[in-house]
Amino acid sequence: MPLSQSPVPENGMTDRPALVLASASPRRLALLKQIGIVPDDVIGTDVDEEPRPGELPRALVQRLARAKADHAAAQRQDAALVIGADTVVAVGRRILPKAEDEQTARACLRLLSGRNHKVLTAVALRPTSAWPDGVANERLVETAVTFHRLTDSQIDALIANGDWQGKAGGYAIQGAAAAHIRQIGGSYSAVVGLPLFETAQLLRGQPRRQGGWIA
Ligand SMILES: Cc1cn([C@H]2C[C@H](O)[C@@H](COP(=O)(O)OP(=O)(O)OP(=O)(O)O)O2)c(=O)[nH]c1=O
Repeated sequence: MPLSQSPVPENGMTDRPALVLASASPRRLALLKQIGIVPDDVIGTDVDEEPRPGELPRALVQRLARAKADHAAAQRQDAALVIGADTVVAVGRRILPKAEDEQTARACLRLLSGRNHKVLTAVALRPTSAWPDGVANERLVETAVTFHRLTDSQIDALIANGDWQGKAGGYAIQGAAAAHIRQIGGSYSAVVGLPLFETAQLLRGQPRRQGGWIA
């Protein structure tokens, strides 16, 4: 057997729990792939993302990341580790919506123009009940983003290209909006939807079987 190959038990299964991404976001899947992680399964969740009355951005994003992970974990009977994440854009205590129409996206861009804002991304790991050794853990990553002042025609162009669709705060840093972002302080991957360093740290903190998910 080559040295690099892990021994496979007689039943042909490795004893590494399944890794499940609780997200319908193609970006989170692509981000995991960027660091060499391909989940065994992807489960989209239908969690109500509406903030509760008076709920602050940090509390909301953590609650939603946990809810997505818990929701997917409840659907698995096998030993698995579930990753849930959520991203929220906030100006002070104000939580911006996830843009689902042009009007909302335009209002977000007007508000963000010439200002600093925060992008909060929470990632929550939840083992299923069939994997009692797994560790439930989570991280919250805060990134400061500064837009320069946007002209009306710049806003029009950002609306026309459609990058805003389904994005927190109505923009995508990985899209044309990057031409208007003066500075970020924090984690670029967290703004796109999953903080890769912190996610890798959480995976490294799991009990290691068959070498774990990441070096
Ligand atoms: C600010 C910003 C957000 N986003 C994305 C990240 C998230 O996918 C999305 C915010 O919505 P989320 O509710 O966090 O995620 P989602 O609806 O895309 O997927 P799921 O709930 O199934 O996991 O906005 C970008 O892609 N680029 C950006 O610059």
